[in-house]
Amino acid sequence: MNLPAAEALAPDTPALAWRHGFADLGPAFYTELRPTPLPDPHWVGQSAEVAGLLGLDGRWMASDEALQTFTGNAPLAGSRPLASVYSGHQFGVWAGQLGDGRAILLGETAQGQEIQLKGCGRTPYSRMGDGRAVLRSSIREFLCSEAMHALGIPTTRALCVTGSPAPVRREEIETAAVVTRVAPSFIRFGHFEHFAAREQIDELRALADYVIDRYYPECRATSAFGGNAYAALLQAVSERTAALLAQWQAVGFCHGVMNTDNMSILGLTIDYGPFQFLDAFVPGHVCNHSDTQGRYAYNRQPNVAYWNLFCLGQALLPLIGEQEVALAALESYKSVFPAEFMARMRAKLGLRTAREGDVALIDGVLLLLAQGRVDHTIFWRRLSRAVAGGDFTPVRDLFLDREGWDRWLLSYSELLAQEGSAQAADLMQQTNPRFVLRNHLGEQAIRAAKLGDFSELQTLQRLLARPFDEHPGFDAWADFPPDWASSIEISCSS
Ligand SMILES: Nc1ncnc2c1ncn2[C@@H]1O[C@H](COP(=O)(O)OP(=O)(O)OP(=O)(O)O)[C@@H](O)[C@H]1O
Ligand SMILES: [Mg+2]
Repeated sequence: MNLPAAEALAPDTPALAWRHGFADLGPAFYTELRPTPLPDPHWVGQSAEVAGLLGLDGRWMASDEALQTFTGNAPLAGSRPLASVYSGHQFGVWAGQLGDGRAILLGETAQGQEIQLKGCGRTPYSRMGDGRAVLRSSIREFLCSEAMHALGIPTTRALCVTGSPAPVRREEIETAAVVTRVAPSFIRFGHFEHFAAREQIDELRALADYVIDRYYPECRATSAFGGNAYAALLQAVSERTAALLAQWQAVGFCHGVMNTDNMSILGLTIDYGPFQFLDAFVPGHVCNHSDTQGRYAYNRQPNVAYWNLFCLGQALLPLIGEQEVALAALESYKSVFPAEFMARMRAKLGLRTAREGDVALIDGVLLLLAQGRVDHTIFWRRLSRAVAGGDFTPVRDLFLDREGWDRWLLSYSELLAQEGSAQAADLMQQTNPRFVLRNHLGEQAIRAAKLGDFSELQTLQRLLARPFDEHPGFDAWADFPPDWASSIEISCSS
């Protein structure tokens, strides 16, 4: 039998069609450079869905060429790698110039998706850093990006993670990894702050015009703010950010490092570092071990986002002109965030109709959860099941203040009767996830992956891709965190 030549079996190198919108802004915005290779790469994880989004063939994604490409060891044909410059406020303090210190943008596909490698070596913006990311943090970023997408929360996506035995020094010696991220744009508030701080007004305007024309074209046509497109941009970003924060708060997501350089101009969740999904509902919870002041505590996130938008407003001021106009553009955050938050919380309760007593009802249940340090995800899921089946005992069991719970349930039951429990339960099952990426679940996948076993990572990936499904047989992944979970320390070290 004649076997085909090996070349005939080799999958084709993808002929991605590129456009280079960001690169076309010109060299003031970035430095062109190549990723620094890593030795002996291996696959850690891949998202078939993101590969499909990019039009990358599954066979090619299994090839050594793809492995080398997404480790930064081989160029992707037609790409134009670059690291962008930005600045920002970190922990409330102006940090000056930052930039992609370990991320390199390969370019933008014709469908409008930028592809970026994170952890692929030093750039002119690395400062004291080594340009690398460790396996641990890369797995967390990969899993969480895709988990957030499946939850319906705007986010950067992740195509894959590759690992290498190359040592990387953090608190201890770890190994290197590269995450391939995908998003329509990786532009941050900090990009605008950079050019504003340097009084490079032409570049500031070019950047704002680019963002408006590409991502917010409706801002050109607006009659609001006397037709001021830059004010309209600020308002649109404020509203998207408000909607994003409402989703974070409703699902119990703590970002951990809400610096202005980690705020996406598209209102996406970006930079999965010391993030955490709440276990117990502790409003003041601080997930980042390095955040000693608690600046980015869970319950402070909505205010921090507004503070960050204020920084963006200040950066856009030379384009907007009048300070009052910039302040007016920021105003809608104050109404959009509560409205979006209420809408999300109503959906968590299965209520489709807004009513006057909603705020008291929602505040009431959140207070009970906080007083009892009740597990956030389990509470909402048990409540969904109770509404579907009529037995509220498993929910009641979560509380110490049973009388308080009974009182609250009484007023909630009246609304349920009005809306119809079956209909409410349907909405709740699609709103309250059974599976979120809790710290200890990520940790288990990381520990196994460090030993070369990626099965736990794949299991998690599968569960988190459909977080609202029951997944019979996987109860342990939806259970309370084990005692050791509280000893996991997640810091900025990544
Ligand atoms: N190991 C590193 N080497 C070089 N630069 C780094 C390193 N870690 C962080 N930086 C840079 O420090 C700044 C702040 O880091 P931060 O942790 O917010 O971002 P990040 O996790 O590297 O990346 P991103 O925001 O792109 O997800 C950024 O400019 C980042 O590129
Ligand atoms: Mg960052």
